[in-house]
Amino acid sequence: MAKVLVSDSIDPVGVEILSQVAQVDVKTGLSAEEIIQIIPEYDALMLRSSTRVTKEIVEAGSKLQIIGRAGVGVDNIDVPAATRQGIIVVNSPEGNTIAAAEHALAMMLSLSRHIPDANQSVKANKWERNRFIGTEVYKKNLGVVGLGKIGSHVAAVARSLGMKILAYDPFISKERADQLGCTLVDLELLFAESDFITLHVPKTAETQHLIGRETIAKMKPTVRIINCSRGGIIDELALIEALESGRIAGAALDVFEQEPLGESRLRELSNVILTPHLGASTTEAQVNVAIDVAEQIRDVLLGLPARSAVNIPGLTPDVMEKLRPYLQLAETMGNLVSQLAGGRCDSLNVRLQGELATKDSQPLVIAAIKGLLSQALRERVNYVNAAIEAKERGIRVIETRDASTRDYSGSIHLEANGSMGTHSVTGALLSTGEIRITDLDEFPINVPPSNHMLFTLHQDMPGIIGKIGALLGSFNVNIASMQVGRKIIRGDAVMALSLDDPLPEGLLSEITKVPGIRDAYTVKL
Ligand SMILES: NC(=O)c1ccc[n+]([C@@H]2O[C@H](COP(=O)([O-])OP(=O)(O)OC[C@H]3O[C@@H](n4cnc5c(N)ncnc54)[C@H](O)[C@@H]3O)[C@@H](O)[C@H]2O)c1
Ligand SMILES: O=C(O)CC[C@@H](O)C(=O)O
Repeated sequence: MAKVLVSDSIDPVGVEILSQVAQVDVKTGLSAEEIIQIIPEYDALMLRSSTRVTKEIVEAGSKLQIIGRAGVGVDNIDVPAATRQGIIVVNSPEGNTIAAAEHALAMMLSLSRHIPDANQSVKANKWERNRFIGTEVYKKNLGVVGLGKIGSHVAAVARSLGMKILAYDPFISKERADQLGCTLVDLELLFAESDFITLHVPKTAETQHLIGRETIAKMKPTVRIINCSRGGIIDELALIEALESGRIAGAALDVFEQEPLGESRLRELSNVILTPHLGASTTEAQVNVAIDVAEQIRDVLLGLPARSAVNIPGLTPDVMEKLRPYLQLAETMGNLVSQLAGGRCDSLNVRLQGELATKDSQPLVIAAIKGLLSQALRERVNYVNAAIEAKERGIRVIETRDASTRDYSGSIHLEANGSMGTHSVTGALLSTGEIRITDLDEFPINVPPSNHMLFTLHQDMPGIIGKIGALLGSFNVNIASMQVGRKIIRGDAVMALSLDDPLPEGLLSEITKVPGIRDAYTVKL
């Protein structure tokens, strides 16, 4: 039975789902060293934001197939290391959107009305009505940095509070911003005009210290900043200085450069509200993300695709549904052409034809590469690492698309150059979904792939088929089907044979000695 390690606390519903297919060990609070010790025995790892999945942990996870992040941000996982190891990384892109957006809004309102301090004051038996004069958010400018899932929900609710939304997001169109009732502006204007600024961007090289000394200098002295996205997007030292000097009015932070927050002057400031990374901490969100991620882990352990993999290019559920029958075709053709070309390929041309000549069909290129590398890497190559492995092996992959159709509505043509020269194959699907090899080295054929295959390039002349049949018979090899393809009578031709048995040693060289045979190849599919 598969084994799953759950290294942060997740909703029990997630454990229930995983238990349908695996032994589940919930072990929270482990150090990196402790995880490295035990991870080799696990097929899957599920976590939230407390576990840091380092390169060392990934590399120690020799059986790991999938790492599931019960939440959005995967910045606590070394995704490139996982990709290299062929480990799928999945997340829950939407499970905690509402929770995080509501937390940001709660932070904004708490800041504007001094709720945390007022609460403490009353609990300390005081009645300080004059000390806690607030500001209204009505008719104020809210600067939303990052108009994705969370940012858009914050914007929608804030609009209903009567706020004007200034949004900055270089990847969002003006039409989308208009739809959301937001004014798309540049960062300079957002910083200069906003009364509240809320951050909803991922942590990237571009967003690291997006708010720092220089940018704070451009803001209103009355501005209040809210960060419920990621620590490090605000330069904490610069923020502390601005809050201490009164350069800005306040800040509310749910995320920090170091988590848990260590020694910090932030704790001493009265114009700051701090929460311990609670954005996703609602009952509803925790159920959502646990179900979302546990289901994906369960599916992958059952050999099914994951719906929110962050490191498998283009394999969204819709695309997957459409391409599913062709993925096996592309992989089989890749495997076939690599064996014909003799392995050690330095180039692979992938031509997607007919209805496959669309942008969405990119996963078929990955499937073809996976097939091409499968002889060399066996189960080590998968949809996650195929492209990287090809690049590292110096295989040049060229994709072309040709929308014209011939006999089949969609077909895949591959040409590879390897130690045995350049060879090409074309494959298509029958309406029943069965695979057909329809072309070999530009010769038309029509054969199903089978476990043991023999291909010859020979001169089209009387008796040659009989000689090959007799030779195979003398070695007790049974022929399941046979086809010859040629372009002109008595010119060059190819023969494709499906065999019930593998070719015994020495037989291939006997075949190549038959007069008229120019070349012969055995293939195992
Ligand atoms: N505090 C929490 O507990 C909590 C919970 C959930 C999500 N988060 C974090 O909130 C953030 C937003 O999550 P989401 O689900 O809305 O993500 P999302 O991907 O839907 O939206 C992010 C948006 O940021 C934009 N963006 C990227 N780079 C940008 C840049 N340099 N400048 C401006 N915009 C940029 C993107 O175009 C996108 O629209 C993430 O960092 C996520 O990890 C935190
Ligand atoms: O697991 C959590 O509580 C935090 C999740 C949040 O930061 C996320 O990125 O989804």
